[in-house]
Amino acid sequence: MAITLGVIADDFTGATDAAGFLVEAGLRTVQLTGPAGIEDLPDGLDAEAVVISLKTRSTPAEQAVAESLRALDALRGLGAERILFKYCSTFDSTAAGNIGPVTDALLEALEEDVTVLVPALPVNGRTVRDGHLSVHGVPLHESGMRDHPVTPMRDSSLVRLMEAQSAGRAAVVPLAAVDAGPAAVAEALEAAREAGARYVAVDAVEMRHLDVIGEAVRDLRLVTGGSGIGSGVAKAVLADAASDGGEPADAAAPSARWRPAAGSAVILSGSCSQMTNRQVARYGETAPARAVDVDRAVADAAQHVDELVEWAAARQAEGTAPLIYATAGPEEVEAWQRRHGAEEVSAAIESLFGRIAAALRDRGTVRIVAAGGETSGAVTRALGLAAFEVGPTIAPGVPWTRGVPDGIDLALKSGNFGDEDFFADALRTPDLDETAPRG
Ligand SMILES: Nc1ncnc2c1ncn2[C@@H]1O[C@H](COP(=O)(O)OP(=O)(O)OP(=O)(O)O)[C@@H](O)[C@H]1O
Ligand SMILES: O=C(O)[C@@H](O)C(=O)CO
Repeated sequence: MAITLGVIADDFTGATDAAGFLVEAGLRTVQLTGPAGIEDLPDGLDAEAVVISLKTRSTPAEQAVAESLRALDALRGLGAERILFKYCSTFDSTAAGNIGPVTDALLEALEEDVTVLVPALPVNGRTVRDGHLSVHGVPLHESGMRDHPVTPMRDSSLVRLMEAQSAGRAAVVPLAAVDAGPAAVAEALEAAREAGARYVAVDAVEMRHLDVIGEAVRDLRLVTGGSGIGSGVAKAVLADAASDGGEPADAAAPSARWRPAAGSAVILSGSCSQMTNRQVARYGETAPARAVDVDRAVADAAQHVDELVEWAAARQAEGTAPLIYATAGPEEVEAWQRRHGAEEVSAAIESLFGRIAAALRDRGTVRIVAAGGETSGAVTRALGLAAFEVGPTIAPGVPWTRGVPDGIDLALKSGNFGDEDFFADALRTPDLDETAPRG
């Protein structure tokens, strides 16, 4: 298997988000839960892009760098010529910031001296204008990200955020250049590089801007940003392949080839984003929903897991898809963090969800919807899945994925993605596959 594009994603929902956009653009894509997953790939699995999910968004810079470099080695081992470092469309990482250090390490390893910063994902309301990131028109530092339990964001300027956490200087390519087309962007990038910039934030307020940027950065071996620029890069890669006489984009992309399995399902929600709070409230109006007891998740996890698993299995036996959630509003989250310590409470809840997922899988659950990047990372790792195929999209940035060769189906939802009815929509996927592998 020789791939063209390698993606290093700093969390699991971010990885499926990126993989979904690559598939939609037409690239055959496989997602791995870490660099070691490569060893477990079945023979003959064909892919043009490989996305490696890490869980480094909230880890210290040193660890994020080491893991990202390991992922880079694995991707280069598969032949990847182009690398996308995928971080969140809200540009969040640790308080000290690890996007800068990881970008610096990747630039050095790839012997490059400049890259772009393109977090924009307009289809989900993330836009960048004059180098400032907004979420649905609200500056990042005034959006729900201000109160994120793990990675709160208190600035919206990509230049300030990046310079504070990296070794070099940052610059901006404004919207006017993007509107003028790929050649203008490439020219502005080169001018910024000559003026000493190492990271260039490129404005984008519509999805079509990401296609322009994708074309403009053809010669960069390293691109950084959200899933939207992944789509732009994928389209440019395919256009290059076509002009070299390669095959056109795969018309029967994986999203058209398989459907999620029919059978028992569960929703596990550890995201505390504003949207997830609304989704949890909405789903609970018509379906069984049970809150995690956070004190017990910290102090009495084994027994609490057993209780929650019994409860969920009983609801599944009644023919419903239960929701188990730790999702809470900012004041409640803050209160739990004061009581138990922020890292302790996050780790306890993540571990609880991982154990619940594994136990329910063992009892026949075939579909899991997980909300939250950290939560999804914990669930995926607890299930011991090394690789996924990417399937049909439920909402922008959230595809179904299936463990390969015959694993469980997972929908890993980024905190703020999907609309209020997302959970019901995910489970109602109109034509579930009655013959698909079970668990
Ligand atoms: N009630 C709670 N109190 C404190 N922390 C919580 C609570 N519920 C969940 N958490 C923790 O908050 C974190 C939420 O992060 P997660 O990445 O899962 O969601 P998110 O940030 O909304 O999603 P994304 O990263 O995809 O945007 C997790 O570490 C989770 O364990
Ligand atoms: O880019 C995004 O917003 C998402 O893919 C994500 O990374 C949230 O965890």
